[in-house]
Amino acid sequence: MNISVIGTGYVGLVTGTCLAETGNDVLCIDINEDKVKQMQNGVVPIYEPHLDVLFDRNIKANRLKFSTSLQEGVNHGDIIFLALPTPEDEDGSADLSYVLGAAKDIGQLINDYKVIVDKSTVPVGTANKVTEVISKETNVDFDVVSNPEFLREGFAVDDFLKPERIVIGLSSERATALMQKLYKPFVRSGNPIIVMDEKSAELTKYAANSFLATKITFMNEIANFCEKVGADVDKVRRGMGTDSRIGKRFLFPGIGYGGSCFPKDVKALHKSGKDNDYNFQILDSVIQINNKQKTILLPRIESYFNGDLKGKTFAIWGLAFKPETDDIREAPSIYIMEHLLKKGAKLQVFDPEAMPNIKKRFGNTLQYIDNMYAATKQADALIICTEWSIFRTPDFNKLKENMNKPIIFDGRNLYDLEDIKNQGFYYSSIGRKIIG
Ligand SMILES: NC(=O)C1=CN([C@@H]2O[C@H](COP(=O)(O)OP(=O)(O)OC[C@H]3O[C@@H](n4cnc5c(N)ncnc54)[C@H](O)[C@@H]3O)[C@@H](O)[C@H]2O)C=CC1
Ligand SMILES: O=C(O)[C@H]1O[C@H](OP(=O)(O)OP(=O)(O)OC[C@H]2O[C@@H](n3ccc(=O)[nH]c3=O)[C@H](O)[C@@H]2O)[C@H](O)[C@@H](O)[C@@H]1O
Repeated sequence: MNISVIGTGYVGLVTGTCLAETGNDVLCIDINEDKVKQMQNGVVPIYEPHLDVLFDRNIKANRLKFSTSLQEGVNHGDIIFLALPTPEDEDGSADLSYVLGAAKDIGQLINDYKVIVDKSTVPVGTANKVTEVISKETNVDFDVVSNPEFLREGFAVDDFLKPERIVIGLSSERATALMQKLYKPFVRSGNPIIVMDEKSAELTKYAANSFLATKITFMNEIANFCEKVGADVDKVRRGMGTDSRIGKRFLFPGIGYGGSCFPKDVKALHKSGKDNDYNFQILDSVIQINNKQKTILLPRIESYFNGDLKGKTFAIWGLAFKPETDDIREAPSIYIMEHLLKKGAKLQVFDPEAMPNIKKRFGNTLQYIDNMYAATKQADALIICTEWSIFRTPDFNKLKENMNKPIIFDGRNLYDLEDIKNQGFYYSSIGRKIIG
């Protein structure tokens, strides 16, 4: 099939590449000329594991192409995916200007039947809005489909190729047949394509993300309570997670959820509630607790250094909002670093992939070090913000040699308490007793 994807970010580029991988002829459109040039030159503009292999293969097979021209995109695709940003607006709602703007432009450009697919995360009722906007511009027949995406950054290719489910919201038989045909290769394992109405599909996405954010937040509260009563959250987590009704995943406490989606999606669902005369009390709490959790290490660090951080040197390991991505949107590291800089601290930072993005935001206020050990030289403490695998089994002797004092504030509970005690570190983590 001929497919167009409008917007080539984490979702659009993965969608386009994976759809090319199953034999479709895909044209990806982006407004960003530099990005399109990069892709036309065979360069993947984001860090996403395993994407490069598929990207190369499908470009070489002539199944994956790039352009800045929306007209070309509209001419090319029988199905046109909108994988555009839906960032948080000032009032917490999802900003639909990208999606509705593209819909209007598409309405002016179509001249035969198209299926327009909302892949972006959009509030209930958006498929109707997209339909209205396009209808104002054209008399040509078209259908709008809501097809939310559930991929995770860092695992995006695998999640797209082997989805646990595909959700499709639509009301047209013609579009249903096309969407079923497109996704058939991805559900060979027996995982379902769940077909429903547009509004239910739109809400499914927000419900899933908000539920996961709530699950994490609940564990963060349990962790905070563990510290008050001397329990160990790792043990509690294992004890709870083995109940299959609860499940082992997404129970890891830490310095809050970040990323381009959970924070904005929880707020957008909360705002949708308000707009529809419904008060999502649980989401109100989740938002507030998570805001606090992002900076939960700061009072501990300040108190350890008697409130005086001026001139202190901190090594920061992990800047991305989670491992295996270069994405720093709403990363807890940002909040921690901004505060420490304000207090006059010097920061030596390291991340395997996210340093260029952090540099765009922080400029020369940070010392960017391209080696995790070098970042700890003469540091008064090490602060861990992201659980990259390479941080899990460091050479503790090297750390002790490098650092002024062996002190670790760990926002991701990477180390075993007994091990770290034997190594002679002062160690403060989340929901466990302080060592040292
Ligand atoms: N990042 C993720 O893991 C996931 C994101 N989503 C949702 O998917 C949507 C897209 O998210 P991301 O891919 O992360 O966004 P992104 O910010 O990484 O990429 C968006 C792309 O759209 C391009 N763009 C903006 N305006 C355009 C226009 N008028 N025409 C053509 N291109 C345009 C930008 O240049 C950029 O390349 C959002 O609604 C997000 O909530 C859903 C599931 C997972
Ligand atoms: O809509 C989206 O954009 C995507 O949002 C999340 O994916 P992602 O943001 O890539 O990353 P996650 O692995 O879900 O992690 C999100 C945040 O929660 C935190 N987290 C996750 C799990 C956990 O147990 N504890 C925890 O603190 C992570 O550190 C990270 O900051 C969802 O998992 C995807 O299904 C969804 O498609």
